[in-house]
Order: sequence, then structure tokens, then C-alpha cells
Amino acid sequence: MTVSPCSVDFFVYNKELYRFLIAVQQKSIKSNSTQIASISLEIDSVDPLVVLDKLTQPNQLNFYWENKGKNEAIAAIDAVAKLQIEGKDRFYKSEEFIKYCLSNIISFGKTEAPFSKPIFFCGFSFFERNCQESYPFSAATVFLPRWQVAVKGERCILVFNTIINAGVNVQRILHILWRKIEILHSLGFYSYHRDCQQPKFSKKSVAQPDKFKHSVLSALKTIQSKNVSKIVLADILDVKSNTTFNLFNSLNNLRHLHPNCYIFSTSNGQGQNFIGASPERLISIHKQQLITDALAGSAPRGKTPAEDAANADRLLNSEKERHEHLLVIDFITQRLSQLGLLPQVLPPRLRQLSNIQHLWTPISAIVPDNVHPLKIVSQLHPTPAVAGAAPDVACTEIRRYESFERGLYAAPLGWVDADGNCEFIVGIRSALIDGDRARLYAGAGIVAGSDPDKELIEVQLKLQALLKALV
Ligand SMILES: C=C(O[C@@H]1C=C(C(=O)O)C=C[C@H]1O)C(=O)O
Repeated sequence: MTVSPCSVDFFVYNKELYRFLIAVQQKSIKSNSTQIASISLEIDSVDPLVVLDKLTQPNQLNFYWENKGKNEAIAAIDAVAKLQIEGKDRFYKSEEFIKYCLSNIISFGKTEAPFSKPIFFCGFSFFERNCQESYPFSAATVFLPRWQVAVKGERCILVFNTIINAGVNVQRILHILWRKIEILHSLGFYSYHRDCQQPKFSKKSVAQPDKFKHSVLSALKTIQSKNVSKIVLADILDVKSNTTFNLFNSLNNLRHLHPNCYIFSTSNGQGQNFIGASPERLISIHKQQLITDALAGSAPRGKTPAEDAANADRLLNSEKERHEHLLVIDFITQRLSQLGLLPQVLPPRLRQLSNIQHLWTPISAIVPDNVHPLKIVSQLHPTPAVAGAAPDVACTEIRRYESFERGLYAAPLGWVDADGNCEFIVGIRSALIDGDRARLYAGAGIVAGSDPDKELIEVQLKLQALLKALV
């Protein structure tokens, strides 16, 4: 049953909700502490991207997440609780923040439905601190949204989180909720048309290709002489458009162009957005079943089926690419074992995207109750897929070679719920959007045997895939 302010059930619900909110308020008064009421209701289906487009304000944090393969999309708008920090223990502090918030949340509604429990949205940066002072996102942002609209298959769930203390007017809160449901219903018929009109880019600068190739050559020498077997080097593409980038049309393009990737966007509430279409899952945990992707080793898609199959064959049999890939598997299995988990390496396969294909090995494990998802994220980030091997040494080299701030690029981005379910991706194939400017990021793993020309082609291929979607 879905709820709407005009349905017959509305009055029953309204009464029940009123009683619930009054009870939460009484608890807040008794315990002299602020409580968070989390109300979940099934509503008529609406596209979460439309919700984000129509309901978000520029000064609010927001988060968008879509996985077409799993028939899932979530929009999270505005924050009732947030943490923005930096430093070595940012994952641990985020975990503590989430646990503290959860101890003050009281839920109402259909909590057995998908995405009906309070969810915390998280974005971390690649390094524990951003060196570039003007970089617009914190090294860690975690927030509990005020509004969350999620679609899973045919079902659409609204979660409304609201602060309750002695001073709030419960009637007014209910009025805000029903008004929002009315607006959401009015958005149900709205849909996007693909916007293929590329803007005119008045300025487009690839960080000089020669500089990138020079860095690859230099990294190869370091790999020969030092205790590091892989360094992932990234490059940027700065674009200035003649109009402001349209975030929602760009995301709509991304989900059509990359249906088998995770589509994501997060805003800092100050006008900047970090968006992308990532093929790489860092971890997902569903009912204690963890899956992580070892994804490294790349080849272009072919123009014909025969060329495509030949490229795939070459990739699967290339000693260099397999070595690059194995470093990631070894690291992930080691780190999971250190946490007391028993990783199972599943058979290797190909992850074929619209313009590129990767070697892909899913790894699974059962997560014990006492291991929080963010503990696993902190153990796994950064993997050799985006840093190198060993990651610590590789990170020092990355700072030496790359003259730009990685920020949220190649870093964990995702959500965690109250039951330890979560999904985090690695923020690759991504861009920072700021008005009429965009900075696109892409990288490639350098190992002994890497060819600077081929690595540059790989990076450019990845950048182009994203550039095509921006409008
Ligand atoms: C670093 C990136 O991608 C990573 C590097 C890959 C490679 O070098 O083969 C493949 C997939 C990703 O793990 C990126 O896209 O920016």
C-alpha cells in the first residue's frame, strides 16, 4: 500500500504518526536529549533523479546513487546530522559518528521495505588531507539526509528524518511531510529526454600529454629501483563550457551511456558537485555477505565483434595485465584476512564497458557482526587498483608526480545503513563540476613493461567516456 495525502489511509496514518512523534518528543524531554525521528512511507513511484533535480537547493548537501543492474536509485537531500572532518582516523570517527546518531534515532513505518531504514551517505577523499586548500570537499563527509527517496524495482520508499526536541511543533512537522508527499506525487509523471546537445567548450586543456608520458617513464624507473611494483598515475582534463553544466541532464546521460556502472553525484552544499559513472565496487554488504571487486588491467573495446574478442583475448592472456590485476587480488585478500574474514576469490572475468574492458575478479566474504563496514573501507582504501603496490609507497610517488589534488577522485563513496548493509564504490571515471567548469579525472596502473603511449591512450579513452556525457 502506498500512502498519499488524499488516500483513505491518510487519516489513519496521520493519527498514528502524530502519536509516534509525540512519543518521541516525550522521550526527548525525559532524557533531555535531541532525538531523530525517522519515518518511512511507501509512495507512488517517482524517478529519484527528478526528485534531486526539482527538490534540492544549492546550499544543501545531497547525494545521488544509481545502479541500473540492481534496479536501484536513491536521492538524498539536505542533512539533519553531518560530519565533515579530515585526518588519519577519519574512517573511525565517521563510524563513531554514525553509531552515535543511530543511538538517538527512533523509526516509524515500513522498515522491512528496501531502503526504508535511516541511511548515512559518505564521501571520502583519496588522501587523508587535501593539500590544495581551496579543494571544495572535506576529506570525509558523512550525513544523514532529511529527505531520502529510493526506488528498488517497482517499489518507491520515502524516508523523512527530522530532529525532535522539546521545542518542535509536531503538527508543523506533519504538515511539512504531507506537503512534500504531494509534491513528490506531482513529479511522478516527469521524465527526462536524453540531451545529446554537447555544449561548446571554450577552453579544453589536457594536462600536457608529454608531461604524462614523462611521468610514466619516470615511474617505470622508480619501479625498477625501489620497493614499489605498481604506481597508478592519473591525469586531468579541464573544461570550460559556454553555459553552466546541467548536472541532472549530465547524470541522465551517464546512466544511459553507462548502464552497467554505478552512477553517482554528491554536492558540498556550496555549488560544487562530484559526479561520475564508476565500474568499480569497493565493497557491498547485504545481510553480512560482502562482495568486493578486484578491477585492474584494461583494453579498449573493439569496433567489430572480431576486434573486440581479439582485444579481450589479448587482455586475458597478457602477463603484464594479469600481474597488475593479481597485485589487487593479493592486497584485498590479505587485508580482509587481517580483519578476521575468510575471503573467497571467485573466478576471474571481464568487465566490459561501453568503450573499455577490464580484468575483474569478485571476492566475497561473510562479515561478522562486530566489524563495521567503515572498518573494512578503511582497510581496503586505497587498493593497488587506484594507488599501486605497496599502496603506502605508491601514494608518496603519486604526490610527487601528480600536480593536482585528487580529492574525491579514486576514493570511497557510498552509504551505510543501521544493520551494517552498505555499498561503496571507488570514485573513478569522475568529474568535479563547478558552474561552467569541469575537471575530469582518469588514471592508469603503471607496472614494469608499461608503454607510456598506451597508458596515455588508456587515460584519454577513460576521460572521453565522461566528457561525452557532460551537457
Ligand atoms: C585509475 C583508474 O582505473 C583503474 C585502473 C585500471 C587499469 O590501469 O587498468 C583499471 C581499472 C581501475 O582500477 C581510473 O579509471 O581512473
